[in-house]
Amino acid sequence: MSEGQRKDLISEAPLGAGDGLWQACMEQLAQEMPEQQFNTWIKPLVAQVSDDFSRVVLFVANRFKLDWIRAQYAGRIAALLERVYGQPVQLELALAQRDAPTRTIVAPVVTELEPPPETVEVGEDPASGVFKTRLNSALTFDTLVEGTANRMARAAAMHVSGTPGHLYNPLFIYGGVGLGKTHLVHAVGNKLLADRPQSKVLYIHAEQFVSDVVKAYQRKTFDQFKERYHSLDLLLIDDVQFFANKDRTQEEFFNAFEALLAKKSHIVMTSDTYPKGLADIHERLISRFDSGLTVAIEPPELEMRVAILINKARAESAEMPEEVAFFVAKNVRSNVRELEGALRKILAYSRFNQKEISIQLAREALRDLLSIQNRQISVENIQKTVADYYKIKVADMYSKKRPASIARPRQIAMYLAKELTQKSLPEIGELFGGRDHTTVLHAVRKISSERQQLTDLNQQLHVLEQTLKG
Ligand SMILES: Nc1ncnc2c1ncn2[C@@H]1O[C@H](COP(=O)(O)OP(=O)(O)OP(=O)(O)O)[C@@H](O)[C@H]1O
Repeated sequence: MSEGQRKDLISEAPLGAGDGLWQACMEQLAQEMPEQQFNTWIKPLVAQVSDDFSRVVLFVANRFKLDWIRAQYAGRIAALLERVYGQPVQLELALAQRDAPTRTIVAPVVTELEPPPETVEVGEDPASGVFKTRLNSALTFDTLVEGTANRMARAAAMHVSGTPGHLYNPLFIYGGVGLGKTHLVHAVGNKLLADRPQSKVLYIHAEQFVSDVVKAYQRKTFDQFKERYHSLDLLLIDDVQFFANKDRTQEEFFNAFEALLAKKSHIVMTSDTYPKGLADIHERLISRFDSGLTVAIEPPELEMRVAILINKARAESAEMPEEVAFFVAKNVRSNVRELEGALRKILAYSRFNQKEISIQLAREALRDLLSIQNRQISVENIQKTVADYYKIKVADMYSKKRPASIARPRQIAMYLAKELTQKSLPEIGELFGGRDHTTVLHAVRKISSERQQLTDLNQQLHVLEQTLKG
């Protein structure tokens, strides 16, 4: 935020202006964090900002969440508040109780990352004995806009949710990032549960499955593990490309797969590529993945992007005029997640400045994004800038050398190439000395996840991004 905007915030909107400060932070965090993390941890926070903006209290639903947010996000939020406001801001976390909230002063310490308890237990909730589905009830067929890009996948998913265990088993959905695969599998689970509440449905990310296998192995609890997974009516498993090179996991998944199919339970899987394109996964699994129905989700076409924007704005109780939606949809083409990011920026900008949504406002709100497109940052430019910054040779960007002092800047350059250009993963791989797209994908995921945890890296990436954007 510019100095001018900060002053506007303070002078023009004394009542509730603190909302603007928090809103601006949220918007920034939404851009920087994986969406699921943002939705789980940041979005539900309620902020109370003191009149002079020197203190911000964030109210958190329970003690567990409070501890987790303090450990993982508080330092980052405090730094961001300070950056947005331009002066130090004291951040406090408090339990959201109606009477006398328990307040704790936040020490901005980032501790070693361990999975929050919420994502550790699978299946049964030990406290209540209730079966946990891990479904996000907001991700339904109703909220999933249909278009040419997802018509077939959506129809197949609908069919499965209506009559599971019959046709299209397993259903294998693949496509690029942010195209709605996760949304679609949750929709299948939610619909089945709405129709047949007794069904045992589980949504799980492949990485979580891996960690469940590891835990069962360490604790010698394979019987329980099997009992849980093999008793499901519907298993929804996201991003199975993460099984690559995990032999033990692949074996256990194979067993679960066979057991579930034998009892006519349904399996729906997602991946970033079609089964035969999966690297380092056993052939017998790949052939099984492909034995039901395999469908792709493509990037959304213009009309679909427009519809998504209008729908999502409405869900946020905002009206986005069609001409504005067209303007945004024409400029943000890659995937739905980016479309959502653009929408969030526009809504925040409109609320923050108390202005109606118009093309002019969208242009201002998306200034950075549009200027990136106009300036057409090239992969070559990224490679040169990153090589200069880390003091390595540009040629090392294409070389096969592997020492960390070279491999890491190369991964950072790949990440920036994905973030700042419209190039596809294979195209980027080609420009980095003919590397495979999975190598690029690995680099992008690695850097993007480490960026959430390592302040230094985040800082370096900011500098590089600013340099490249000019
Ligand atoms: N057709 C659609 N209609 C409405 N919202 C959509 C649609 N497609 C995707 N979205 C939304 O876009 C966001 C990204 O989608 P989702 O997380 O399902 O993508 P994904 O394909 O699983 O991506 P990744 O591989 O990165 O996990 C979600 O908020 C989702 O609700």
